[in-house]
Amino acid sequence: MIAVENQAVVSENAIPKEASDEFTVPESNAFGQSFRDYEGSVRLSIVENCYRLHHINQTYDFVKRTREEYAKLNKAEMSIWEAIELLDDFVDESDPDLDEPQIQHMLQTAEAIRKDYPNEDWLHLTALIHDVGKVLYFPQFGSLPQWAVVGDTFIVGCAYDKSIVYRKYLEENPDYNSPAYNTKLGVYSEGCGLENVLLTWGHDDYMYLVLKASETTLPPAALFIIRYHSLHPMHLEGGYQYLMNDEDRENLKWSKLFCKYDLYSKSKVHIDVEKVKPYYESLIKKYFPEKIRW
Ligand SMILES: O[C@H]1[C@H](O)[C@@H](O)[C@H](O)[C@@H](O)[C@H]1O
Ligand SMILES: [Fe+2]
Ligand SMILES: [Fe+2]
Repeated sequence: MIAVENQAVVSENAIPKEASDEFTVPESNAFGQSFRDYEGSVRLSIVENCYRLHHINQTYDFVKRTREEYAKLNKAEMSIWEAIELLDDFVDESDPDLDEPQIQHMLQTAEAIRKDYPNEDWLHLTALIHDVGKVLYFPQFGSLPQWAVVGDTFIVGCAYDKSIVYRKYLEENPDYNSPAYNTKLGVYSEGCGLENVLLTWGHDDYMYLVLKASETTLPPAALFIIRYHSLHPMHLEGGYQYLMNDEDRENLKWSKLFCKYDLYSKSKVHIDVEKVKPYYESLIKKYFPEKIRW
């Protein structure tokens, strides 16, 4: 067991096998289409435009500067639930599978994982908060454009993974032709650990920074899930192995497990927020101080 003082205890090797009614991936998404079909989605033009801007603008330099700015955590002081409620008003332009407010997506993910892993309450809370970083879009948090908030992530500062969606638009990113950034290892060294790489800037890494400074008692696996949950070249295609260390390989089991619920629980059927709120508020109370810095 990994036991850090005051920290939730997570079984070391074992992903708990308590799932009695294990979530099966539905055949089609909220629009009756295949999941993650970036060529055929009914949302194609919105999604493609979002990724075009994302890929052109997410340079190593942009990521570094923006991350440094947000690491100051001087935008707001509020509770987790207050931030979640803001997302009642946010639809993600990068998502080919859903056009519902993000509060619904977060609750759908949390309820699906809770059903299969009823005793891992830290996993329920991780699912609930995994996309809260999308508050970056709101004025109080700097009004970032959607291309700097949402979308699958990839690692910057080294060669672009071959499985990145809409990869052709990366040819217009200035880093594409930079010899410092376009080799296999780029600015990194073999096995340096994912903690030491820069990802495209967005809701994942922002929430990770917020969590790290928050004095949360969530386990390290929760922080790993949050930071890498959109790194699908790693989850779905086995990419970036050469940058991982042993700890990353351990944690990857958790983020792969999480990924299934995140990607495939999307539905038009809404969850009654008021009904589930008391449960999630009790988890927030257990794992977080009342107000945290954003
Ligand atoms: O469109 C989605 C969305 O922006 C998610 O929040 C992100 O985690 C996914 O990876 C991405 O595919
Ligand atoms: Fe996300
Ligand atoms: Fe999500």
